[in-house]
Amino acid sequence: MESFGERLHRAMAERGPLCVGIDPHPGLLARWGLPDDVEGLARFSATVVEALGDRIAVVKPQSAFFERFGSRGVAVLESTIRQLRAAGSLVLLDVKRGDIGSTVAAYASAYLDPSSPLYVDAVTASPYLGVGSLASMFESATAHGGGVFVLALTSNPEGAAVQRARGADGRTVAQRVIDEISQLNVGAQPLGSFGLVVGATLGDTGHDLTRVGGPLLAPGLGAQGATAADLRTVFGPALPAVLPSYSREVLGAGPDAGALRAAAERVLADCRAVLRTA
Ligand SMILES: O=c1ccn([C@@H]2O[C@H](COP(=O)(O)O)[C@@H](O)[C@H]2O)c(=O)[nH]1
Repeated sequence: MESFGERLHRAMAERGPLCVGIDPHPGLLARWGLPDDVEGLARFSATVVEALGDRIAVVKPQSAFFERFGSRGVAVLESTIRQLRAAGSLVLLDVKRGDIGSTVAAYASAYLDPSSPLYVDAVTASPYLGVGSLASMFESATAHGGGVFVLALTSNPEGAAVQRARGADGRTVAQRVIDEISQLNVGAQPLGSFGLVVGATLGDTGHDLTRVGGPLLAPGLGAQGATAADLRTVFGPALPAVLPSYSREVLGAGPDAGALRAAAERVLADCRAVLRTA
């Protein structure tokens, strides 16, 4: 079976290094002339799938915006995931799950087991109950060709107080997460299946990302203020592994499918210009 890392590497080569988020904020629904209800959610999501599903390497639905409508919102999420997979995008569900190990096993079944209605190619996970508590997700991902992106250095300013705290060995919490995830990718070629989330907003983080061996998801571009050029400073020699991620910057161009495609092509060109110099 092809691993997630192999599939992602191919998708980025064929479609370009870009992840676009589906984040149906109430303000975006209004801007698109849609009601702030399940119908609006479904039409918003279907429009993004139609515009981008057959051309963007990775699409990242943000689970929170579906969950806020309860079970009917989750049904739209399930259908959106199916549509995206049929269109050929890899689906990264941004759900940031984490818990004690026995509960993480249930999250692994929910998102990384092909028999689940919420099965996706990869998920985001939170390591703050210990990276080891996520073991079931790593095992399930390995068994089924999936991926896990673990939060390391998040794009929001509040993250630093926790992520940059130092332990007895002098390493930051984030560097420990980075080192533990790097271990999971040892020997994986051309790219490991275990990624990290590192915000594009952070400037030079002072962290070593060169030995991760897996993808580096970079949110924070566009609406949060970071530019493609900032990726150079944040990632330095680790740039070739970066998967830039935009949500509102692209979605704001909707609801016209052609305008959404043009916005995605524009940010992809910006990112390519930076990544090709790596
Ligand atoms: O550190 C992180 C981790 C995740 N995110 C998520 O990415 C998108 C960003 O949306 P924009 O509209 O491009 O700002 C959103 O779903 C966040 O929950 C992040 O921003 N930072």
